[in-house]
Amino acid sequence: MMFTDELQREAEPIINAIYHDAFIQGIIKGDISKDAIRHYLKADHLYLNEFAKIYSLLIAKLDDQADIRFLLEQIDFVVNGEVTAHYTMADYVGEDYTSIIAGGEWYPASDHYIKHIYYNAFKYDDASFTICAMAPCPYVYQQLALKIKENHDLTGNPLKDWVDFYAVNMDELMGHLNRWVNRFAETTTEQNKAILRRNFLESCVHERRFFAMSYHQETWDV
Ligand SMILES: Cc1ncc(CO)c(N)n1
Repeated sequence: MMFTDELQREAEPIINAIYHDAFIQGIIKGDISKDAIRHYLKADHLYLNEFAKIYSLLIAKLDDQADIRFLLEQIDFVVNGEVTAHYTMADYVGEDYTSIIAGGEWYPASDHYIKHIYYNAFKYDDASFTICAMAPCPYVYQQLALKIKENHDLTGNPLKDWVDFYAVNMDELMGHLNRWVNRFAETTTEQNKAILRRNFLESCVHERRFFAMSYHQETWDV
């Protein structure tokens, strides 16, 4: 079993929990509160901006041209592609996307998640540590989307396109990230592998908290 297969198996209970939490259940029912979606979009717009910037930090750690090209494509996807999923949610809210995201902040859970990834990018020379903290971003969404589609016919659901976006767009990205991490895991120490594992699982928990934060519209009490 490859190292990333182990990580993904260990992440399964967390993903199941996210699936049963109120945010995803609200997506499935198609009746999630517009305030929850607004808060999610405000937070996620900023989160994805940071995600793109962190990819750019990783480019500086790489020599292989194919790896660099891959990260450049990912930056383009995060900045220009993923906004499509956000537009589906803005349509659901019934307001202009730019007005919805205005005034957003790094709310508590997204703040913690973003800083978890930055910490790894600055602390470790090898990009794999950061990649392990970032991989749950596409992985958790892909798994949730596939699970939703397996269990539910979303015909007529106003958020169907959001689910479909993540059900189809993540395969190539996950393949690349997995190969990358497995290559590093094969040659590194058990101690480093423990950090990689922890980074991946903590980010899965961050994904859960990000949805809960949006659902409850958590902000900083300052
Ligand atoms: C917080 C978060 N995690 C994952 C994704 C999927 O890319 C996203 N858009 N936002």
